[in-house]
Amino acid sequence: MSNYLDISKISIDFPTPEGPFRALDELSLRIKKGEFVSLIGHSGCGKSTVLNILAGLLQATEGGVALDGKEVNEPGPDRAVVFQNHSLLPWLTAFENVQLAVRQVFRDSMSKAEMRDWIQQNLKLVHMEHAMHKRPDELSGGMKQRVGIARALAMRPKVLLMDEPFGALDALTRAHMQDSLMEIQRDLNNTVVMITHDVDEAVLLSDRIVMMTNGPAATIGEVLNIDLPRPRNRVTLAENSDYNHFRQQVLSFLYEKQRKVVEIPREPAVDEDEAAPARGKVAGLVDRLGRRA
Ligand SMILES: Nc1ncnc2c1ncn2[C@@H]1O[C@H](COP(=O)(O)OP(=O)(O)OP(=O)(O)O)[C@@H](O)[C@H]1O
Repeated sequence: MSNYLDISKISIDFPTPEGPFRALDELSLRIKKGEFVSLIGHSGCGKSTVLNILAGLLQATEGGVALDGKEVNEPGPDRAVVFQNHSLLPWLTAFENVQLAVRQVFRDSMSKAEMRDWIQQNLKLVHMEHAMHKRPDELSGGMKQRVGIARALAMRPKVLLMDEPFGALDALTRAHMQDSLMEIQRDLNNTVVMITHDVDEAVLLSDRIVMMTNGPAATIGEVLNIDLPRPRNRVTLAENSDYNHFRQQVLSFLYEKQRKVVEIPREPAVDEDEAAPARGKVAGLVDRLGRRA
């Protein structure tokens, strides 16, 4: 496997009224074709910024990105993005939503009949062929997200970029979607970069977990190779000592090495002594949640 997606020393400064804000600092990562990489890190560390640079929606201030030897400067169909909130057009059916993307990419290379077959094939891949003529408001959250994934896959992108794709789903639907994604990944061998806040999800799905330091000037803290055999089964993995070791390493990075102190906004009118217990309580809660995760 050769390097496919090359992220080379990217830094980004956002303009703010107080001057430039350096969100990312010299972040480098090489991803191989067919690799599944998760980005994990505390809220606000810069995960979406990295993904937006890969998508070509944002430009790095310094450094750059190359995909299959070609510099990434703007959005393109070789990089499909799946967001948390399945951005389907509400007035179009599931079929028509996928069709829109397919037309954009294959207008000149597929006949109408080929396009129809291709759309159906991709909806079938995410187990949505039975509901392909329904509109988004007739679909559940998980079904909408399946259509979003079918739409992205149907573009046959070189890289699938996923920004917390299952973050808005209930735990059971989320587990089904993770299993579907592993199945698709096994069949298609996509190159995937996925943002997640879920440690179990990251370990279950990834070949590598990239753990980011807290911002500002965030970068990569550690990279964990998840060399668990595939296909992976969540039930048997729960008892697997390697799985638990990987999980532990991510938790330790997030809640010990990069432990985030959550500040409580100060109310100037409140007496210092009155505010102190409340601040202590929330800080303790955040700490406990962190240790329990
Ligand atoms: N357009 C912008 N202008 C100024 N600052 C920005 C802009 N976009 C992002 N930032 C800042 O850059 C940092 C990284 O933001 P980003 O959204 O990438 O974080 P994240 O890790 O994806 O967060 P979350 O997990 O909460 O989605 C944050 O401090 C954010 O406030």
